[in-house]
Parts: sequence; C-alpha cells; structure tokens
Amino acid sequence: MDKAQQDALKKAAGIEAAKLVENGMVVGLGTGSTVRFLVDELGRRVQEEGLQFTGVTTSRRTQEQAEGYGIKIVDVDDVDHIDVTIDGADEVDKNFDGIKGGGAALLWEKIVATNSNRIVWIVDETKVVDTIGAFPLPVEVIPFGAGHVISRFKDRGYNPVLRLDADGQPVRTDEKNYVVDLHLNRIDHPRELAEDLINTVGVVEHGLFLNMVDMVIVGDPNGPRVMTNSNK
Ligand SMILES: O=C(CO)[C@H](O)[C@H](O)COP(=O)(O)O
Repeated sequence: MDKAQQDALKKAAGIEAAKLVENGMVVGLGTGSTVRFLVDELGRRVQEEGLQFTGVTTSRRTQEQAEGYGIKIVDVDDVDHIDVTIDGADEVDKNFDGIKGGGAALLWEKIVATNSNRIVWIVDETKVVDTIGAFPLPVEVIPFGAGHVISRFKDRGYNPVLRLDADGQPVRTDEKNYVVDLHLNRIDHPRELAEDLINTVGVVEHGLFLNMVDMVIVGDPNGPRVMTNSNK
C-alpha cells in the first residue's frame, strides 16, 4: 500500500472517530499523523457546527494544531476526568495489546490514557497484526545514564537503537527525555517484557499498551470498521 492510500485510510478512521465527540465532553487527543486528521475534523465541527468540548493533548504538536482551530485545551491536571481519549497506534493485535510511541509521545499518551474513561485508537489496516513487535518498541529513557541503560538492553538481546533526529541529535520528548527503540521483530511475552522494562532504572515508560484500549477504529478500503474489546 502506498502512502497516499494509507493516508486515505487514516483520514477515514479519524473522521469516523470524530463522531464520538459530543458537546461538553472532556476529550484526550493523541499524537501522530492519524490524529492530525481527527483534529482537522474536530476543528471543522467546532467551526461549522458549533461543537464545544475541552481537549487534553498528549503532545505540544497536537496542542498547537487544536488551538489553531479554537479548541479549548487544558492541562491534564486541570480536569477531574477524561470522557474519551482518541489516539493512534503503531501496532495492535487481536488481544488488544499494542505498541505506541512512534511519534515519541508515549509517556504523555500513557498518562492521558490511564486517566480516561474510554480509550479509542484510530489506525489504518496495516497496523492490525497477529503478533506485535515488528514495529520497533519505543522506550522513553532519562538522558542521565542513558548509555548504561542501552548497554543493559543490549545484554538482554533487545537490539536497542537511540532515536536520532535529521541532524543526528537524540530525539527529545516533550519531557526532554530520549527514546530508545528496541528492534525485537516479535514480542511473544509482552507482559514479562513490560515488567522488565519498567523495572530498569532510568526507564520512564515504554510503548507497550497492553489491553488498555476499548475500541479500535480501523481504516479499511471497504470503509472504517470497529474492533471492540470485551475483555477489559
Ligand atoms: O504513538 C504515537 C505517537 O507517540 C502515534 O499514535 C503512533 O506512532 C501512530 O502514529 P501515526 O498515526 O502517525 O501512524
């Protein structure tokens, strides 16, 4: 599938998910190219239909885009609940285990998701997989001592690669941390891996989002389809 086709599926999923937002809601807004389509559609509804809701964003990028449409954005600590969070994902399997963080926003995404009554992901069909792990697993690491964390990951066979920007500098998250991508090919035991990663000193968060999502809207050439998680 070429990029234009994939973007069309992302856009369709984003537009479908925007229908879930109602007046007065507090809505978590994720990060990434699929979420950009969602925010464009929400912005259209705000401007053309008078939709009013409060957003909590998972990155500065999404905040800037949403505020550009006049959407009210508040800090996660300024709300007592989030009705629904709509976010993208890099991979999701049939058990609703997924990988996020391709856009380096995994820490804020996980904090917003954890505090949401309902979590919805929007993906194109290429993201739905049998086994997660072909997409390199992002891990957010504090810069101090990051070299030692990377060495530890190497010793464990995780094939870590420090994520660099176009200038060859380490990518920094909104919290100014580094991202280390683990090239694992497949993850057969995601819960054990998650436990190991989060117990490594220097790791702030990892991109394994295991059975967190309630619903996945999949952009499919035949139209958006919904996967509902009944085991949460
Ligand atoms: O987790 C994320 C950002 O940290 C994104 O949701 C994920 O990378 C999917 O991005 P895209 O919609 O651009 O494919």
